[in-house]
Amino acid sequence: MGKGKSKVVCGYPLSIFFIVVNEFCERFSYYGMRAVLVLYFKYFLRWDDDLATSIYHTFVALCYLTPILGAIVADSWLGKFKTIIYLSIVYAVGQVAMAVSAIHDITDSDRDGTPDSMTFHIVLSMVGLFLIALGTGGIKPCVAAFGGDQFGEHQDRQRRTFFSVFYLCINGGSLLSTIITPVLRAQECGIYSKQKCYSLAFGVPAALMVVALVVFIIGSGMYYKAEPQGNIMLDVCKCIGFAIKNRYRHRSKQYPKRQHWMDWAEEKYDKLLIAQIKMVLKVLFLYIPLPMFWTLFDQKGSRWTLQATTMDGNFGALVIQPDQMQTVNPILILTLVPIMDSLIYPLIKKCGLNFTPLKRMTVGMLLAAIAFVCAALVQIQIDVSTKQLLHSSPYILSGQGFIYFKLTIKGKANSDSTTVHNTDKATFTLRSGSQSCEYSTNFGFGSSYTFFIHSTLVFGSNCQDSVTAVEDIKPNSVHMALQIPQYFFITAGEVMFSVTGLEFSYSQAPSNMKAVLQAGWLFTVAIGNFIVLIVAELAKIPKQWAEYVLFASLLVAVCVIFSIMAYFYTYIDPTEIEAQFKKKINEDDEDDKSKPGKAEVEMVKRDSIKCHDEYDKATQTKM
Ligand SMILES: CC(C)C[C@H](NC(=O)CN)C(=O)O
Repeated sequence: MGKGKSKVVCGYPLSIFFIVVNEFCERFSYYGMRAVLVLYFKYFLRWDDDLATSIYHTFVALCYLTPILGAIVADSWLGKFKTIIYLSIVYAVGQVAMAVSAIHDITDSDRDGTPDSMTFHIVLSMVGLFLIALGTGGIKPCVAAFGGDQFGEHQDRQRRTFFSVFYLCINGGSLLSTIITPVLRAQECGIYSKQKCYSLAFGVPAALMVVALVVFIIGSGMYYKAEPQGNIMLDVCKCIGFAIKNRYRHRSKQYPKRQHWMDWAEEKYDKLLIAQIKMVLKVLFLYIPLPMFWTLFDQKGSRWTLQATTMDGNFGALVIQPDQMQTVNPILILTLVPIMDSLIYPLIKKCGLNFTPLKRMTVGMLLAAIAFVCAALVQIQIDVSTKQLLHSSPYILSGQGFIYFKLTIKGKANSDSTTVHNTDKATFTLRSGSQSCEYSTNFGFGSSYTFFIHSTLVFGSNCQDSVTAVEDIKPNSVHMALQIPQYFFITAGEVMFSVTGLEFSYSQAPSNMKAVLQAGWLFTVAIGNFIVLIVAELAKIPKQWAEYVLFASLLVAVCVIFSIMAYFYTYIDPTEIEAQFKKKINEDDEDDKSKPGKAEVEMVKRDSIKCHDEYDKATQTKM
């Protein structure tokens, strides 16, 4: 049985249907908007690459810092349900602000197609992004934990499946939106003049966020809504502070040692709270090495995409753009999660191996390191095969009766006048006054040519013989398909690390701190992103393949540390521990009533021994 008033369908509370649909729409909204954001900065707000990149990363980092805020509000004040509703409204307003900020006609009073007051668009979009970061980050730890709350104590298996399905929905939403919003952006729209339609590319995610909110509200009557339990974060901080102070005060040898430094808070704080803090601290300690995984993982969107720009994206009928390679990740997630859940994990279990969550996460880290070794191998191949500048054509041929122009064939989404975006035959028209002629040639992906037009050119229908094409940079010969192995390994790593970590964070958290631990988990993503910025700034390794190897080595080192920490971790059942504590506290209350006047110091000592026994009993299983 689930915990809410929800019907049970195939062993699952019906209420979780609304939660997973909500997550699907929300992730569609988030990833759809994010997919076109850098291009919006660059081509609509007219920012340079550096500014666009920094603001983009600051926004992403903010999205993973705000979960802490959302978790505090949910756990200590509003509860998860209300927090999700209120912050979803903030989120939807932010998305609408983004869509409005991208309507060029609003300030285009001279109707020339460009906004007249860029300040208006910049301010509105920054406000929009701030609200989105607050909304998406704020609800993130609440939605997963709220979903987990819907399951009863004996529904561990169903809850695990829920977290897998939840992850599938994240990636289903992300896959669809990263395909759709770039297409919407490429459309032309406008009232007075037609421009690239960023407003539509932001408008559809805004609409999906409204749908997410409506779906969540429809399920309202079915949810189990755990009550918030006071300002838990403040209590936690005060309790830890008191334990440290009390320990310091009693540092002399005449005072007997206590089993755990948190036990020094026993004089003032509830034993249940102390036990809960111990549980959280144990998990948070284990989180310390985790950001390194995200450091590698999030380079899909940066380094790997840049690597793809130097590769051949011609898949026959389909020419793949470098940024489109990122869709391989959600595609593989949608394939791998069911395979892992229904085939690989049961098979490992059948072989008698206990593949615990922490072991899965360790393997996930190793797979991510392997992905970076693959990326390094691909990079070496690219370096060997390409980009020898054959010669500098203008230098060699200048002053010999030619005029020339240079042409670069890129794999990018936007063009200047001398950039061609595919590998098809291109035709140029050469004009002089009313005379013209045509020249056609084939191009390779990523190549660069200089065209020399003979001064003896005679205009006619064809000027093929009067133009000489010189290849300055060879076409990219290493195919983008070679990136698939690295995507495969990083995604397999993600399934083992991230899907497992999400469930682990929920299952090991005390009932009143579930959202806090989800936020702690997401905080590791934010730190991972900061590490990318720091390493990229500091290391400045000239060879890209060497940087990949450095990151792989760092992750392997961190992975060894993590596996040692994980070996000493004992799994707990927070519900059982809490129940035992509550029972014991009730018994003690009864005891106190019947034996008044008992020395308080003795009581504290005895209670402490009992509590330790119960805590120890409940923490048996190792890594
Ligand atoms: C980084 C997030 C914790 C995980 C997740 N992303 C993906 O699943 C991408 N494959 C998300 O919640 O967006």
